[in-house]
Amino acid sequence: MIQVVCAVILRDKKMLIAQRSEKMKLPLKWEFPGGKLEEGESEEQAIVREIKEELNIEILPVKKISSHVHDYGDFKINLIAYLCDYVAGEIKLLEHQDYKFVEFDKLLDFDLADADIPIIEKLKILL
Ligand SMILES: Nc1nc2c([nH]c(=O)n2[C@H]2C[C@H](O)[C@@H](COP(=O)(O)OP(=O)(O)OP(=O)(O)O)O2)c(=O)[nH]1
Repeated sequence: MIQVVCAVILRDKKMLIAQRSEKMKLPLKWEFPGGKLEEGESEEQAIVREIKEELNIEILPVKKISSHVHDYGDFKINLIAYLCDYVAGEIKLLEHQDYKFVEFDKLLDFDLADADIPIIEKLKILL
């Protein structure tokens, strides 16, 4: 099972979602950006590293939202989500093909990765 951390990055009450490129797994799906946890890293360290690598920005993890297993059939992930503040930097798309800041009520209008749906359920309670 792959351990994946992802960030729900808040700015002006909107949340950042990013669209996976055609070359990535789950092509063109929207997601909360992040990636695989590496050995020896804390979840917070991994999320800060991944967001710098993928979007060129600094974030601050504020609160763990959820952790749950999702089975895509050919692979299985444990998706760990953190609510994060946007700290600094200008967004550059280094891996994804697009991004948007979206109000909570609009998140489900996007074709999100299946594993991300439970995160939105949890967010509803937190926000
Ligand atoms: N980052 C991220 N991955 C997600 C989400 N939902 C979801 O199902 N996934 C899946 C897609 C990928 O199969 C896996 C994460 O892999 P990744 O490709 O983003 O991670 P990575 O950058 O560390 O991977 P790699 O290309 O270096 O191998 O988890 C999500 O919200 N964020």
